[in-house]
Amino acid sequence: MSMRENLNISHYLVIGPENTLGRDPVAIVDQAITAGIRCVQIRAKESSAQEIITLAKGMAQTIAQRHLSDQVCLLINDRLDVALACRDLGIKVDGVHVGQSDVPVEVCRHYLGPDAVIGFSAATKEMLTYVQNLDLAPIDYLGVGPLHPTATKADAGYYGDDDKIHLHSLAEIKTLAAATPIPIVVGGGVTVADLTDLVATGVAGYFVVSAIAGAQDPGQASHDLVTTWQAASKGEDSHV
Ligand SMILES: Cc1ncc(COP(=O)(O)OP(=O)(O)O)c(N)n1
Ligand SMILES: Cc1ncsc1CCOP(=O)(O)O
Ligand SMILES: [Mg+2]
Repeated sequence: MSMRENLNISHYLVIGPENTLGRDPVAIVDQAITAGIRCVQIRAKESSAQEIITLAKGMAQTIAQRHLSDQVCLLINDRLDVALACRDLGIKVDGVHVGQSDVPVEVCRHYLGPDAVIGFSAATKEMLTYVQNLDLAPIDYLGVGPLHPTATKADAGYYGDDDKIHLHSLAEIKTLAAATPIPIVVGGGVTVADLTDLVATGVAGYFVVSAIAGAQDPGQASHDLVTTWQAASKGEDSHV
């Protein structure tokens, strides 16, 4: 079964060297996947293509050493070229996450092929209208945020039409999840304290940078996120 068919985005870590307080991102990924994180996106905005390839190689090796290559999805943020280079070099990268101003999703699908995982996020206040008019065929999941203001992505929620940061409310996320046929992950300042509310919106998962990469103990932080989400999901099922 391909990673696309087996995709689990419930527990999703976004990580780059700028987020780890000087620690090795590969070591943090190792702790996170051991604790149950099942999707990892390399978002290294200050790194060269070569540096991203080296990170991907280290993370793919760690995932393989843990015998999780069929279960943990490894994605590259923004850089279709780097994802393709990784594949050419024999590094198991499963796909890309792109935004509205990045390489179009149809182009990513064309070059990466039918088995690749492609995530998309849109920078808009009107997510529902945007998604209702979007061709979802090339996309496997939607990244939605920010839920809270976040220093990790200073422009998240800033759309330039006024001076405000626009957050996505839980009510809006719930409406979006009900109206969207593909899974949604929510991020932006997300911590363990948000997970019960997020499960109740019906989204497929959460994504975090700081809550794991900036934690004193990334393994413990990952464990707390994973178990809290799982417990809340069980509670939600028993209400049905
Ligand atoms: C899972 C996930 N969701 C949203 C984003 C944001 O992507 P984008 O809008 O392209 O912004 P940058 O991350 O490139 O700054 C994401 N990376 N991951
Ligand atoms: C990549 C991204 N897209 C929307 S918010 C965000 C960053 C989330 O980082 P953090 O979990 O540290 O707030
Ligand atoms: Mg982007």
